Formats: sequence, C-alpha cells, structure tokens
Amino acid sequence: MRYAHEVDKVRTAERALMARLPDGTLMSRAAAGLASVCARILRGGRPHAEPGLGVYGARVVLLVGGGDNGGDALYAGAGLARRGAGVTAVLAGTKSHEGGLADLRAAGGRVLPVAEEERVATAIDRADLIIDGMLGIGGRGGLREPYAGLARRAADSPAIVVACDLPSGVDASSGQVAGAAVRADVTVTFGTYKPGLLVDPGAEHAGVVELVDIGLGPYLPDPDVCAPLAEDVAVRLPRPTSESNKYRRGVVGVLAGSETFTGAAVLAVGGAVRGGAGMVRFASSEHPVELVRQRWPESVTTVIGDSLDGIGRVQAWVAGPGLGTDERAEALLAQVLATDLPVLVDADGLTVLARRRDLLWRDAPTVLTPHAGELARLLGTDAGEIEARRLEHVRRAAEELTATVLLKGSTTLIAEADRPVRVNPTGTPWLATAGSGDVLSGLTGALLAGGVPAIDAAATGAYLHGLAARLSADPYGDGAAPISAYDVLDALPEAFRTLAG
Ligand SMILES: NC(=O)C1=CN([C@@H]2O[C@H](COP(=O)(O)OP(=O)(O)OC[C@H]3O[C@@H](n4cnc5c(N)ncnc54)[C@H](O)[C@@H]3O)[C@@H](O)[C@H]2O)[C@@H](O)CC1
Ligand SMILES: Nc1ncnc2c1ncn2[C@@H]1O[C@H](COP(=O)(O)OP(=O)(O)O)[C@@H](O)[C@H]1O
Ligand SMILES: [K+]
Repeated sequence: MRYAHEVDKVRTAERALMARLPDGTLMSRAAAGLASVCARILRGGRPHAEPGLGVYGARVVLLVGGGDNGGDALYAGAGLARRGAGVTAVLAGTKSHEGGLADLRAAGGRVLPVAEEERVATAIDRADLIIDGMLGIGGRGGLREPYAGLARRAADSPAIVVACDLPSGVDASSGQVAGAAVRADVTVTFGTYKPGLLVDPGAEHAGVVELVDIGLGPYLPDPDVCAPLAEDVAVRLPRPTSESNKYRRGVVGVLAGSETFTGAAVLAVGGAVRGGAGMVRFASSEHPVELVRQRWPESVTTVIGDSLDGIGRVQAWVAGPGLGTDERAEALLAQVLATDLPVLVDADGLTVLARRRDLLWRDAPTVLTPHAGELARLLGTDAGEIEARRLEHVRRAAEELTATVLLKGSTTLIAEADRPVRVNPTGTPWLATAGSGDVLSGLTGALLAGGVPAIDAAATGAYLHGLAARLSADPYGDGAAPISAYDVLDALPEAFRTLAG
C-alpha cells in the first residue's frame, strides 16, 4: 500500500522527528535522496530508462523558491555539483535558504537571480535536468510570478523535470491545480506520499513518484489516502476451493437494461460472469433478456414487469445500467434497496437516486459508482466542480449518502466514511469508452456477492477493470490502441491471472 498524508499531519510528524535530531538533519536526508534519484536518472537508470549522459558534465538547473523546498533543491544541487554536474540555481524567491546557497556555492555551483531573464531562459532551455524546488507543502493556490513563468519555460525545455517533494502549483493535500503548475517527469517526495501526488489533476503533474525515507514513519498517524499495490489487491481476491459450489461462490442479481437500452445489460452481466460469480440472475424486460440469454447462456434470466417477485435468491444486487429513469425503474430500484443485501447502484440507478435519496437509508452495504456528472446530480453541484476537487467530493458523497462511493475518472477514487480514500492505480485513458462502466459494475457486484466487503470489492473491481483495460489496450507495453468495453470484458480473465500469479 502507498500511504499519503495531508500537510498538517506531515508538519506535525516532521516537528516531532526534528525535535529528536540535530538541526538540518531532515533537510540533508531529503536533499541526499533527491540528489541520488537525479544522479540515477542522469545515468539512464529507472524511472528514465533512456541511455544516460552521466552526472559528470550534465547541465542541471535548480528552480529555487524562498522556502525549505528551495533549500532541499540547493543542497541536492550542491551534491550533484560535487559529482561533476554543471549546476545553475535560479533564485526566484524573495529570499533563499542561506545554508543551501552557501553549500551550492562551495560546491562550485552558479547562481542566477530570476531577474536576469535572458540568462535564466538560456539556462533552462539548455538544461539536461531541471529540479523544481519552488514550492513544496507550503504552496497555496496557483503559482504566482515569477514562479509561473519559470514553470512555463521548464515545460518547453527538453530537459527531464524532477519535482522536489511535489510539483510546484499542485495542492499537496487535495491534488487541486488552481492555475499554472509544474509538470514533472519524476517527483521525489519525502517521508510519505502526499494525497495530491496520487489524485488527479495533481497526480498527472507528478509523473513517476519516488518516495525517499527520511525517518518520518513512526511519527505519522493513520493515512488520509492510500493506493493499493498489486499484492494488497491480490490477497482480497475470492478464490474457489474444494468446498465451493455455485451458491457459495455468490449469486449476483443484475437489474439492468430496458427496451431502449440493451447493451448496458449485456455488459454488466458479462462483468458479473467474468468477475467470478457462481451464478448471475438477470432480471429485465423482454428485449434485453433475449439478448443476454443469447450472449450469456450461463446466466439465469427472468422477464419482469414492475416487481422482482420470483427472481430467486441472490447474495448481492447490481442495479441501474440501462434501466431507464421512469417510475418503473424507480419502483424496481426501491425493491432492490429494500433488501438486506449489498447493492451496487450505477448509471440510470444513480439518476433515480438523485431524486430519491431516501432510498439510501438502509443498513446493508450500498456501493455507488458515479462518474463526475452522476455525482454532480447526486450532490447538487456541477461536474467541473467535482473534477477540480475530486477528493473532497468523493468524501462528502460517502458521508452524505451513507454509502461506499467509487468516483470514476482518470484516477478512480473510492471513499467510505471514516476510512482513508483509496486511489486506484491501474487504468488507461483508453478506458474512457461507452459501456466500460457497465463492465465495472457487474464485476464489482460479483465480488460483493462473493462476500468481499464493500470498500474492498470496489477497490478490487476498479483495480481489475483498469488492469484488464491496460492489458487489452497495450498488451506488449509498446503502444496502445483503442479498445471497446467488450475488449475489457475479454481481458478480465488475464487480469485475474496477472494479479493472482
Ligand atoms: N519541515 C521539514 O522538516 C522538512 C521540510 N522539507 C521541505 O520543506 C518544504 C516545505 O517548506 P516550506 O514550509 O518552507 O514551504 P515551501 O518551500 O513549500 O514554500 C513556502 C513559501 O512559498 C510562498 N508561496 C506559497 N504559495 C505560493 C504561490 N502559489 N506562489 C508563489 N509563492 C507561494 C509562501 O509565501 C512561502 O514563503 C517541503 O515541501 C520539503 O521540500 C524537507 O527538507 C524535509 C524536511
Ligand atoms: N481520462 C480517463 N483516464 C482513465 N480512465 C478513465 C478516464 N475517463 C474515464 N475513465 C474510466 O472509464 C470508465 C467509464 O465509465 P462510465 O463513465 O461509467 O462510462 P459508461 O457509462 O459509458 O460505461 C470508468 O471506469 C472510468 O474510470
Ligand atoms: K517543488
């Protein structure tokens, strides 16, 4: 698991640790870690695997702000200068870290005030590697000048950009980017991950994130956000044993599709079948039932009117994809939510819930899987607001709607009240294709029916779904192609095997 802490918690932990150490110890640990990652990158090591030019003679530019983030960059630059790099520090703050500046000078580094615009521009344009040390966890809001101009210039330079602690302009606690911000190829972060490095839009600005241990671990409280690694997800996968039969593995009820929308039902049932359900019971009107029966003969289908009576026993429900939003859909959704079973609500089901939030007052687990537009309807705001502050909104939704909320998008977030928000690390932008969300709901429903707790089912579903999409869009890791929701379904067995193996 990668754990992330908000700024106030990082500061409290840093204070506790600093009180036990000689002055400057933490900064020198941070700077040493940063310098060694930069040296590795210059030599062509991971996470930049291209043949490197080496540290000796490399042109390194430090963008130095007025706070401790600038101090880290100056000390790291001094370290690189001692290994033979040509280091230029661009001083952009109203002041600069004195110790760091003295160390850089002593190591033979060059110093340029930001006001020397032409020389600064030339240095940035010719750099092999740029260290962004303008703002760290002390940053607030979008970058102001002259930082914003330096960030733009760095973006146009062919240099590799390495952010110190976090890309300047990214809000450390939320991932919000309110204006200009640095786009890094690599971010070297200290002590713990910051939520803004894992959650978009910040995550996208951070590139590959490397954590440097500065000894903060014992002083950190519970995390605010975490991103599971493959092994964290693998242990939660339900695996059939010799004791298993189709009922014990979990029966999923899928309430989806309508005379107008049939594809969503076929995909959601497919997600449930490929998600490892022992059995899928599909309830809908005539046309979708006919199509599901043809494509998934292994499912048990029932044509229903406006009642679910006679469907048979299930252990969890998936309700909503293609269901429509009329009174019948509302009545059926109400019946599903009146059960004492785990229920996942998606798509049209969420639109119905936006006008019938009272249906969420239940004791059994409820998982909601909105995209930003659907969540906006549920919370009475607009999608742009949700996208800009995804973390805040997914938390608010989990609390107000008393549900496990999986917010889809470029980084999928999963929230449940009083728990760290989980960030899904898999996926690809190629997944943004019609119908892929229906596959996710079926798949997650199968995990719920298999007895996986709601937050783990949602996190495992999102992980497998994103992995399947990646395996299908870019099977050899050498170039991606467009995929359909069906391709994601077809890649699910391989995603399971990859994860379990
Ligand atoms: N406190 C510690 O123990 C450690 C701190 N470290 C470093 O210290 C950093 C935090 O240092 P600071 O607290 O000095 O804060 P920063 O260096 O992040 O920046 C603070 C300064 O930036 C200005 N500023 C804020 N937002 C701005 C904006 N949008 N545009 C322009 N200027 C803006 C503020 O006025 C303030 O002067 C960490 O990110 C990390 O890099 C590391 O050395 C590890 C140890
Ligand atoms: N920019 C993106 N990068 C990566 N994944 C994305 C992006 N945009 C959307 N997705 C993913 O694509 C899927 C789309 O689901 P959804 O919006 O429900 O579509 P549909 O309703 O057509 O099935 C979700 O899993 C979502 O997380
Ligand atoms: K920075």
